[in-house]
Amino acid sequence: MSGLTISGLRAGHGGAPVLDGLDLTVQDGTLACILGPSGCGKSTLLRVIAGFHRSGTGTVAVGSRVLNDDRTHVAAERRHIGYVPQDGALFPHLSAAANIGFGLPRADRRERVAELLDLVGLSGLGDRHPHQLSGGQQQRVALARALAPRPELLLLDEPFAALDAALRTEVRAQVAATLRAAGATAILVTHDVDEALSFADLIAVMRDGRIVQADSGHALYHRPADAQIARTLGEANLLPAVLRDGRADTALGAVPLADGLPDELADEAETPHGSQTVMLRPGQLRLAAEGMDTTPARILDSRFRGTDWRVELTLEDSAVAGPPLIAYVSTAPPPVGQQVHVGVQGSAYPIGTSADSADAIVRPPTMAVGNPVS
Ligand SMILES: Nc1ncnc2c1ncn2[C@@H]1O[C@H](COP(=O)(O)OP(=O)(O)OP(=O)(O)O)[C@@H](O)[C@H]1O
Repeated sequence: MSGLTISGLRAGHGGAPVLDGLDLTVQDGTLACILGPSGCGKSTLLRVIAGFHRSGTGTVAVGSRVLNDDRTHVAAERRHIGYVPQDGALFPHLSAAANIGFGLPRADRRERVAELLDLVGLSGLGDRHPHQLSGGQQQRVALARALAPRPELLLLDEPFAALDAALRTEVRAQVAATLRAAGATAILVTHDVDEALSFADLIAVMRDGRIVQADSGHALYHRPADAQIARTLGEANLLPAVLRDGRADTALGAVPLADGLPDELADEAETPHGSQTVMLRPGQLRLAAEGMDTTPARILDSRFRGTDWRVELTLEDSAVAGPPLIAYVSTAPPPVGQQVHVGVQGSAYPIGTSADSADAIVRPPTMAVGNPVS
């Protein structure tokens, strides 16, 4: 398999632009995921890569082979790219083995089909027709069929969407394991964050026809480039802060800044700088005994979620306005309405100016922004 390089890609439907100067690099052997809301252009991107849809401008290359640029458009059937659509699209009148072997050279067909049935965990079921297989088994046949001609790159367009929740988790894990065993370079399209986090080494977040951040799930979760990406990956407390001397002064007190900030933010950490927004994930807030590093708050709501409680809090300081803070805590919180003290664990990550995140907790201008609350 080979890596994928896309630069400056523009494409649309009729006159309407969908991809707007999109850049993306996926290294050889990487399981990548395109994560974005419905209608943002994920399928259009896959279809351009596969060669089913013509791009306006830009370059698509797999390894050193250019598939699209100003002068080139390699036909879909000559791209050596596998494509697994949402519904699997198996031939209903052919057995699983015949589906997998379809189009393979006769000489090594039998051997290759047996190898792939084994790879996707369906040895012994090759004679069954699609209607005799479960939804998850059908998806694995579709995956085997796409892998059979040894494509350089595999594209998966929401292939688990039709499966129920439990089966989706199981099939997704099996497919990821299969792709890793095959050393595949693959791109999965989804709007499901859990799916992206559990499947991919690289998650590319798509918005307005571009990739706005591409990184590991861990990096995206803890170091999102902006407030929207922060919320895409999960709930986030976004607080105005003054950054100085390696800390963020917030309504919850002084919180150490995360290591490895981008240069522009690292510089600001050395000098007082207003109007920044920092992110604290709900798991970083704890309900503590009153103390030096805690802030009084009141419980607005709490829900047991199986492994933890999700607690909504409002700060007791009436000069601090904004949406509730959210904490995930592992022990039963006090009842709604009771005063508690909130402490912060770990570090704060700056994600831009307050203007980027309108619903952050806002300190009215009369308050001294930046004084640690303790
Ligand atoms: N054949 C088409 N003709 C015209 N417009 C189209 C066509 N296919 C898609 N579009 C439009 O292009 C935009 C991007 O669609 P696309 O299917 O790529 O999005 P998506 O992110 O894959 O969505 P979803 O997650 O719902 O599948 C949408 O506004 C859609 O309405």
